[in-house]
Amino acid sequence: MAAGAHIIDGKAFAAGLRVRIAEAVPAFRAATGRAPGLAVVLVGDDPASAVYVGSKGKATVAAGMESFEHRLPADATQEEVEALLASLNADDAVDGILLQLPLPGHLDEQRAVATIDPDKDVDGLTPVSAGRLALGIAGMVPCTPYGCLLLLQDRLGDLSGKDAVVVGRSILVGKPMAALLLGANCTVTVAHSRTKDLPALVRRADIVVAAVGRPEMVRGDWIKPGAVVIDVGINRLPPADGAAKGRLVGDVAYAEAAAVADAITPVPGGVGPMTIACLLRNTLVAAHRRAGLADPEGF
Ligand SMILES: Nc1nc2c(c(=O)[nH]1)N[C@@H](CN(C=O)c1ccc(C(=O)N[C@@H](CCC(=O)O)C(=O)O)cc1)CN2
Repeated sequence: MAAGAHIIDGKAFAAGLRVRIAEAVPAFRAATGRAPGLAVVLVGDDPASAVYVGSKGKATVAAGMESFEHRLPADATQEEVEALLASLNADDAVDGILLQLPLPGHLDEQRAVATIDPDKDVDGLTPVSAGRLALGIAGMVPCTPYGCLLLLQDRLGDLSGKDAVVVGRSILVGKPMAALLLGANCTVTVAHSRTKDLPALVRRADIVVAAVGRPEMVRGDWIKPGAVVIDVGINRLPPADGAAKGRLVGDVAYAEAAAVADAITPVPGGVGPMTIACLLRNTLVAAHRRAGLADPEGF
């Protein structure tokens, strides 16, 4: 790796954000007599999802907020999932609702997510939240892309006029990331599996956000010298040499890209930890809005 490339420490940034969120909770408690509440719903027994849900619960409690965890079996029906979400919509102690994804294959994710009250949609995934983001109206912003934006602004300051390429067009990351970068006055291109000459396109970018879910797909010679590279991918490689687990890698060939980039997020320890910190941030914001208070400052 070239000396020069700055490694963006998402873990440290997220830890700092979580401290500031925890410091803001007592003022909310004093104003309302209660703590902000986050409900997380897990359907089925996907091991990675169970770990993420456990981490979210612990982080919520550590921030001084109320955590409500709901688990439904893998064979839960669409109606059961939607009935649980509707009951959380009606629960005044709940400011934020997150439905952990992916859902088991027989369930319709988009229909289930659309059941969530947009004012409690701390994952920013309902059609109303997506519409507000597209229109530039205050609302809830999906956690991972918001975390990427914070890391980019921390590194680059004003993003105005930067050429940004987002590789991937998922509802969870690619599409909202593009909307956020556009909102920050970048010139944004969204690339996907049908994009022609992807390496040439990425080579033009000042900012590259890789969110395709394909291990090390973005190569070092695709990166413009001095670009900032945000790697959203979290891919586990097959175990090597009798190891129990394979290595985690991103969607970017890290060592190659770090040799030319101005700055790059590592995997792990880059974007991943920002997801949970931004979920807490969104819960704090949702709680303030639901209580009729001004948005907390500095988030
Ligand atoms: N409803 C949602 N579902 C999912 C989301 C989401 O934002 N909303 N995102 C992902 C999973 N996710 C949170 O849910 C998540 C993924 C990764 C991390 C993280 O901190 N990763 C670490 C590495 C962890 C490891 O060692 O395996 C890192 O990158 O450093 C946090 C949260 C899908 N589902």
